[in-house]
Amino acid sequence: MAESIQAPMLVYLVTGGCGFLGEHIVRMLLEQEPRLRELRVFDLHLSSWLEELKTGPVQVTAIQGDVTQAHEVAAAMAGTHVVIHTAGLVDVFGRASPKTIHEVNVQGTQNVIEACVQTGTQFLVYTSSMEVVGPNIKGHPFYRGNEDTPYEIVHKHPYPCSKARAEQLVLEANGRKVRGGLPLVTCALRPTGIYGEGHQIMRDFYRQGLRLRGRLFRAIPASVEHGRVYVGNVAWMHVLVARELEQRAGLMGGQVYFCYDKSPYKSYEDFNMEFLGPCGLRLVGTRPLLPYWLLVLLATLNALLQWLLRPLLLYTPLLNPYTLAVANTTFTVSTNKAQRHFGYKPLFSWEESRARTILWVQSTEGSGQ
Ligand SMILES: NC(=O)C1=CN([C@@H]2O[C@H](COP(=O)(O)OP(=O)(O)OC[C@H]3O[C@@H](n4cnc5c(N)ncnc54)[C@H](O)[C@@H]3O)[C@@H](O)[C@H]2O)C=CC1
Ligand SMILES: C[C@@H](CO)CCC[C@@H](C)[C@H]1CC[C@H]2[C@@H]3[C@H](O)CC4=CC(=O)CC[C@]4(C)[C@H]3CC[C@]12C
Repeated sequence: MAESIQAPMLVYLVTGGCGFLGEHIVRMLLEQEPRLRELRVFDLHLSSWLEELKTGPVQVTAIQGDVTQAHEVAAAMAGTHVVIHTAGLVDVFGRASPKTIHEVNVQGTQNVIEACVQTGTQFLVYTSSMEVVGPNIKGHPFYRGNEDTPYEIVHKHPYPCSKARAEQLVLEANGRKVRGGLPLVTCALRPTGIYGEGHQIMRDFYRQGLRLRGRLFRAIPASVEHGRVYVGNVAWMHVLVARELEQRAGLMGGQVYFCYDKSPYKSYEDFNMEFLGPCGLRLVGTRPLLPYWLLVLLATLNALLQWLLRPLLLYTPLLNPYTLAVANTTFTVSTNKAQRHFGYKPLFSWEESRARTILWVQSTEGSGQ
């Protein structure tokens, strides 16, 4: 993408552009990509906030579509230079069937790749996940690991299985010839647990705390560390990768990058308290209030109930054997690969990320957001 002093000329497409992360990517592109002529936002469900973006200098085109439908993806992608593929089914609670998760995350990604080839879109940035690596079901800690740290990857759950397969497809597609004969350049970003404005699980914990008269109860030992990353920095890394892929295709093509920033390493619950604390909640207990074996029993009971009730209703509690294992296993990333390869530095400091998230949590109170 040669630097241009003339009219902006690039056409980008963001799949899943109305989701939690997708919205931040869309807004970040409009702020930080001066060469943008048109931004296509492709999502199964279009959001009303898209309307307000249509009055700016960049043409914003909302496309209601389904990544599992190859023809819809190809039609939306015709004439685009870059696709940021963020659409996905994020489900570790049993809300969707394994088949649906596979269709959206794996078949959907295959459709995006084939559409690149068919339409001549040369640059593909894929939102993968740390879950592609772990935590594994054996509970092995991944402590301050980087992209090259050896780790026993063992997947059973449909979500990480689907993200791992989709990431593999994206990386294998690097170098394929697209329409016009140029090689496809692909790259995958692996965020750790994302937080920030729009994070639904954070909002749910907040509401639960309000219901429990300002209290949440510790279930996970404070010593279990989780890597978390602010959504604005994840969006920024996507924008930067998309911008640099052409100039650094040889270095970045076919690569994976953990998505990181300077958010502190803490347990899942202690990290959430960084935001929920200033909103008036308190975490009760310096140690877990229930013994671990009891949590395992409750999680197993939840899984059993989910299975038994499935013909009648969807029972999808937060606690299940998988979420308990993830929450209870240290998984932290320490790397500078993105900085070395394409000059990534977090755009938002920890203080700013924290302040923005607190403001958002406060604004959700009683707002029905
Ligand atoms: N939330 C997190 O902590 C993390 C998320 N990720 C990945 O980031 C991506 C975005 O996740 P979130 O923003 O958290 O989820 P989200 O559920 O808020 O956003 C996903 C978007 O994809 C859209 N979508 C789902 N199925 C679709 C389909 N068949 N066709 C078209 N659009 C479809 C949804 O409507 C939604 O707008 C996902 O690929 C996820 O795997 C990776 C690491 C961590
Ligand atoms: C035991 C409960 C007591 O309070 C806490 C349960 C918390 C869990 C619901 C979350 C703990 C870790 C989260 C996951 C992690 O951040 C990694 C993820 C990456 C993704 O790509 C998708 C989301 C998730 C799997 C995330 C989901 C929620 C947790 C399991």
